[in-house]
Amino acid sequence: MSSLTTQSCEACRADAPKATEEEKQSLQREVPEWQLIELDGEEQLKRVFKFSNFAKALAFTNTIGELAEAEGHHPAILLEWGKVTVRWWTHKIGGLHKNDFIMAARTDAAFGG
Ligand SMILES: C[C@H](O)[C@H](O)[C@H]1CNC2=NC(N)=NC(=O)C2=N1
Repeated sequence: MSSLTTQSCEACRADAPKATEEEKQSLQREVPEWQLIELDGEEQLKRVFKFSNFAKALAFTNTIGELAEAEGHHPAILLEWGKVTVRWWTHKIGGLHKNDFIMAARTDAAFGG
C-alpha cells in the first residue's frame, strides 16, 4: 500500500503551486490505477470502481464522502448501479496538488485496493 495512505492533506491555498511534472510522475506511480485526465483545462485524477450492486456502490460513495469531509478536500463522485467514478483535483488551483494523490491513495485504501 502506498505511503500516501498514511498522509493527510495540507491546507491548500489559492496560491499553492500545482504539482510539477516530476512530482506528478513520481506520485502517479503510487496510484497506478488512476488515470490522469484533463477536463475544462484542469488536470484531474480519475478512477472507476466496480461493485456487485447499487447498495455497495452507495456505501463506498458515503465512505469517500466522509473521508473528504474529514480532510476538507472533496472529489467529484458519480454514483451508478454497480459503479462509482471518482475524480480528484484541487479546485482552488485548477489542477493537481499532492493532496489529490493522497486522496486517491486513501480512496484506494477504502476500496481495499
Ligand atoms: C472552504 C473550503 O475549505 C475550500 O473551498 C475547500 C473545500 N474542498 C476542496 N476540495 C477540492 N478538491 N479542492 C479545493 O480547492 C477545495 N477547497
